[in-house]
Amino acid sequence: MTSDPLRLAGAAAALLLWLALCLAIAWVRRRAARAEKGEAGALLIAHASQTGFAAGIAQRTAEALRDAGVPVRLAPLGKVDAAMLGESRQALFVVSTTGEGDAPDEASRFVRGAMAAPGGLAHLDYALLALGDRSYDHYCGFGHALDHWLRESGARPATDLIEVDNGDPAGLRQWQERLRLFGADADAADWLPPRYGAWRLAARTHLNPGSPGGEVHLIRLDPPAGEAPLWSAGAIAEIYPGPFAHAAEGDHAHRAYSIASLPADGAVELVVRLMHDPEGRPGLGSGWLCRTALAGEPIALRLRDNPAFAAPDPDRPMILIGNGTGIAGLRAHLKARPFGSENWLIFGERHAATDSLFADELIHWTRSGHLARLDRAFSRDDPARPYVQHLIAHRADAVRDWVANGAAIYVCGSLEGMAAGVDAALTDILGREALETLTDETRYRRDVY
Ligand SMILES: Cc1cc2nc3c(=O)[nH]c(=O)nc-3n(C[C@H](O)[C@H](O)[C@H](O)COP(=O)(O)O)c2cc1C
Repeated sequence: MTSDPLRLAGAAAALLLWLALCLAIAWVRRRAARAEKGEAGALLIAHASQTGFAAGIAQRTAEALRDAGVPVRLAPLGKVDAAMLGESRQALFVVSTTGEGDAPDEASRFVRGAMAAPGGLAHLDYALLALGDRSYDHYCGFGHALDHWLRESGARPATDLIEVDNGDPAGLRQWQERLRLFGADADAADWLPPRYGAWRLAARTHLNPGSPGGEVHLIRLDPPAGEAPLWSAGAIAEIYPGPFAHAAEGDHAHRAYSIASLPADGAVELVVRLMHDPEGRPGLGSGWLCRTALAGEPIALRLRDNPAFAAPDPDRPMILIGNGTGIAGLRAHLKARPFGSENWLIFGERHAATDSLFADELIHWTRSGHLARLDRAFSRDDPARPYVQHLIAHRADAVRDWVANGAAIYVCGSLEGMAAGVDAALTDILGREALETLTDETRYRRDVY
């Protein structure tokens, strides 16, 4: 112990300063936490995402603002209601468009509720990021519809709506800059898309030889050397369709595929149908994976979570519905379902003889009880042209029973024909309101394309 009064005073001052600092930090944290609970008007960040991209950008937006000390509240648009909008002074909307100019499923409650009539939002300043793809007729259709409603409701745009075409980095940079209007740091680094890893084409298996339909291949990709990447059922692989060395420049051109395997399989497996353009040339993405890439070739791949197609509660029964390459996302879910879970697969293709994708696995799962029910519709084997929606209609009572027992319904495959037909069949069986409730409870989820 020192008896020097000067040193004692110095130590006391340092202690006081430290205490003051602790108190200040605690106060700032408490204020931010209180604001995030909505008590003191946190900045609202709402996302509407079908395949996970908008959700990811909303997450990054939230981090950029939190890093600058701005209290934020992040929520899917479907969880936003009039009260939440009423107590927010500022809001950011990150929304994609799906279907033909439609809102993502996770926004449907908001579209039916809040957006049914103009709201009183004169107190609200907002900015809106609309994600879309110019190759669709209704480019950023839902983003524009939401923007229109916000203006009609009296909300004030702090900046013009920003459109992002197919993940274009220039549009994202613009959005990132505009976040300064809401308190984000001016000198934050540009958001870069996640880097591609150099995966390896380990195997390519033709799954439907002899089929009159397009070739379907199982593409097995081994992780980059020394890495053991993790992903969950429902996740998506983004692939640059060309030599790995070119991937960094060609970021814009990636293709997205539902992953058909789990990390425990040791590889990403994709189910890819070889597509052709009107001149008969192989499609860019599918041609690369099914034809051009050589065995052992490095493949530029990055993983993306898709919260909108994440696994249901393991205790819930699950009805999985899909057609064609849509089996990919359903297979990952079936692999992830725990022992003893209740699962029902309804799958459609053309011919039983050539298009029974993963037949061995499905039979094995049926024998072991992992699949409590397996129903397959082979449309070209039967003059009645049965599709999955017809199977659903024929088994209406069982569908009702499963749903009454808490089942979640997952749909993966083509939007045209299948997803719309399934939606109509489920509406017939369960009623529109019940299906809307299932959507709101995330018990009806879709990964369709
Ligand atoms: C089945 C499907 C339908 C789509 N329809 C549209 C559309 O009508 N208009 C549009 O601008 N973009 C459309 N897109 C593109 C998406 O909006 C775009 O890929 C967006 O980045 C997806 O964001 P998300 O992952 O958050 O849903 C569609 C994409 C898919 C897969």
